[in-house]
Amino acid sequence: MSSVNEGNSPNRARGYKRRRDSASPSYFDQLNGQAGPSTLQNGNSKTNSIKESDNKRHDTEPSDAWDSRDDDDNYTPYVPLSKRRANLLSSIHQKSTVKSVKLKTAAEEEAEKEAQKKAEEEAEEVRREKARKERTLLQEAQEVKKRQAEQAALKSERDIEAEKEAEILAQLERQQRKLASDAELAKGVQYTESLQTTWRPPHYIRSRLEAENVAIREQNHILVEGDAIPPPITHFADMKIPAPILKYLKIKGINDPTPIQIQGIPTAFAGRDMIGIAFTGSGKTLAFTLPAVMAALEMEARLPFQKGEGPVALMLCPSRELARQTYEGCVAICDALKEKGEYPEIRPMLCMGGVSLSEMGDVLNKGVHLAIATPGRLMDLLEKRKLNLENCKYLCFDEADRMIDMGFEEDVRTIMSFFKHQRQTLLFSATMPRKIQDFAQSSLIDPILVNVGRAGAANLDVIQEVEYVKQEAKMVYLLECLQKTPPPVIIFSDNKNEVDAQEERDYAIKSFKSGKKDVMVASGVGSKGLDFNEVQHVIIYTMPKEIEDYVHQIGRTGRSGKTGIATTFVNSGVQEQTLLDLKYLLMEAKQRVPEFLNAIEDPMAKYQDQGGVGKACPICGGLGHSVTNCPKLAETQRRQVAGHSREGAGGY
Ligand SMILES: Nc1ncnc2c1ncn2[C@@H]1O[C@H](COP(=O)(O)OP(=O)(O)OP(=O)(O)O)[C@@H](O)[C@H]1O
Repeated sequence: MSSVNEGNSPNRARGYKRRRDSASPSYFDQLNGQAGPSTLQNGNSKTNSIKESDNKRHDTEPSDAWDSRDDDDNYTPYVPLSKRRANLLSSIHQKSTVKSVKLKTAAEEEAEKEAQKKAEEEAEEVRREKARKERTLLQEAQEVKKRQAEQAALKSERDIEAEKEAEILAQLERQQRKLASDAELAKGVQYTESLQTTWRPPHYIRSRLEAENVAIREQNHILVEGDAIPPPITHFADMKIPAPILKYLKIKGINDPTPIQIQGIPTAFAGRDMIGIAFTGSGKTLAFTLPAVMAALEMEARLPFQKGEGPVALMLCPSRELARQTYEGCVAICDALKEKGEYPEIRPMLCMGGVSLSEMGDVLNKGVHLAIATPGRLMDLLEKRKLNLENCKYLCFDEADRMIDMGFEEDVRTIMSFFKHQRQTLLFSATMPRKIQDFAQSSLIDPILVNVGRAGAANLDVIQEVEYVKQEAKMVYLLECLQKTPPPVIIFSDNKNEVDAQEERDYAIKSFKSGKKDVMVASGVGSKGLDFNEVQHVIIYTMPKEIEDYVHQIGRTGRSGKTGIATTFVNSGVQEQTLLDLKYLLMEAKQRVPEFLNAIEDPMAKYQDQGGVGKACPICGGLGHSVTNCPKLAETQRRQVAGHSREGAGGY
């Protein structure tokens, strides 16, 4: 191409013609012939035609007439001498090369072919390697993309789940109103400070450094939340409890306070609102009955109670059996107190269905200090003005989650409306889920949360054994199971035909408590909070749907620091959801997880490392599901729809 341009330059063209005139024709013709194909890229034919016209022009026209005939057809490009020489040399060299190639031996040719083949193969390999690398990179990129897409999907799935949970919780929040009387709510009465009491910890405990208090709590696995938390006290003698009560505790084998008592009793003595959570059989009852007795004692010492007055303290229980048991505990303490006549008489009263007014009459005539009640009967007495809460300043909910659970709230609020003054409110349970804690906290005044172990966790003193037993084999296996330990044994079954009728319950419980009977068959409903003497073995014949119920049922053994066994029968009739809750509960308590439970896959496990599951359900405390598929919530809603919200609460 460059030589065509050179040829288009008039001066060069002119110079070329002049040189041609003077140069040897044979030599230049030769040069020109070589230069054509290598410089004009239009091909040989064009090169040839240029050569022909060039010759013609050279013969017929004067050298100075070139300008007027400078058309493309006749134009011959100029090739510089140096190039023409080089072209000539190259041509000569090519010819000699051809000669030498011809001289090569067949062997050499073979070797050359071989080398060429090898080179081609190597090139092919390089090409393949490159392709492989490119493919791998491509695949990698695709995998990364896929992973990202999966994560994004997972995230959005989790977000959707979280949104659903938030919506359900918000809805529940809207349904719940504060634990305050309607009058207080209507007047907007809000107490801002805790009740003041005269109780103070001994000086040497008050002068402890806060770091020492923290260390004591840590040693006893006590978690606390709240402001100005009273110090933990590790000896009953340091709690300023009257000597007759200390003596009584010793006789009962109660020498040192349990963790919930170490922190709970000083908190209650100090007049603070409180939520107490500790595992089954850990002594929660004493943590709230002792302060109730002390509050009554203080009031009575100031001004003795008369007919129609009282109670100072009200303890609400979700079942008759539990109310009776709590009442008996209070009676024992009060009896111990009055024994030597050093302290005034403190009178407890049991208010529940099945106890007649005439039975209560004696206490009512003298003035009541402590009322231990089920909500239904208490409302009845309050409405009939047989009892009033004008002087009541201590309110405790035992198994509080059950009491505040949806459906029971209205009764509680009705009872609250009979209070005339601020009171100290305490809530206790082994299984109080987060939702109830939050609700309660919002209703209490500057509350303190005392937590020993996770709410809803099983008592670690219970050895939990879970067996797969087909429905038809249950009875035979039950008889075998009864041989596992000496009595007493409790068998839990939810089937109403398998347990004693309601009217026989009192008798059954009394006979079992007194040791007259070795085995008691109970429904899950009445189990909460009941304290029987050293039950060796709990057999759960029918696995309850709600894991909270399971925790309470196995909790009838392994109490007060003793070890017990719980054997649970499960089979394909048990919902997978419940089995998952059970699996996680066993894992948490470091119990053996049977293979069939291990094999159950958790659809929520993918969220586990992201904090989705592993957290307890805020409605029931179960570890194997979220709010969106909480069996307790489903059951509560079913009951609400059916209008049977009170069903199953033995106390109503
Ligand atoms: N400090 C103590 N030392 C030894 N035994 C105790 C102590 N306090 C209470 N107990 C006994 O422990 C048993 C269980 O106590 P309690 O019934 O109060 O447990 P709980 O925590 O209320 O259990 P649940 O959650 O099942 O209702 C009772 O027999 C009680 O007398």
